Amino acid sequence: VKTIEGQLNAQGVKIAIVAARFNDFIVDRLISGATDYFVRHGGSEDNLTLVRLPGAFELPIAAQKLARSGDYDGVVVLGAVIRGATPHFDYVCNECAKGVAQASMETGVPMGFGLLTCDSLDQAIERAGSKGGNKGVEAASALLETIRVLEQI
Ligand SMILES: O=c1[nH]c(NC[C@H](O)[C@H](O)[C@H](O)CO)c([N+](=O)[O-])c(=O)[nH]1
Repeated sequence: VKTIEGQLNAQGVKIAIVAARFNDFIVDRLISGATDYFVRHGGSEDNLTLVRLPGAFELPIAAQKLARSGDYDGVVVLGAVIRGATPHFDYVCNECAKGVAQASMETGVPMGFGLLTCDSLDQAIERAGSKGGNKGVEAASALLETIRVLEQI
């Protein structure tokens, strides 16, 4: 059986991070997590581009344009949507998820989906670097592994 798996080695990998400013108190922790993960797995800060957008709804269009540029091996998408704070929670989350998936498929560029969709600020805090882990780290790790798998196919 031939098995294709990705090594978590970021050397030479060029990624962009698109991150929402909305709930920046949370998103900032996701950015730190993703950046720290990338660098500690051999990535260079020179190969890391950070793009800030107003909110989750704007993330897909930026991810698409970065992917289309051909300058990046992958894109990490970071944001935090908190249900209690917004009446249109489902639309923002669904459109962001659909948009990122579409941008990734259309361009063939892998994207790590690090959008927190929480019912409360407490839940978001738990998943932004406390007892629930860090969604930014998870998204960066998933992206790196996928980049390494795709290059072998
Ligand atoms: O990233 C977020 N954007 C949110 N809304 C803004 C949206 O993403 C767009 O920026 C806005 O609709 C303008 O296009 C949020 N809420 O509405 O609560 C949220 O929790 N998180």
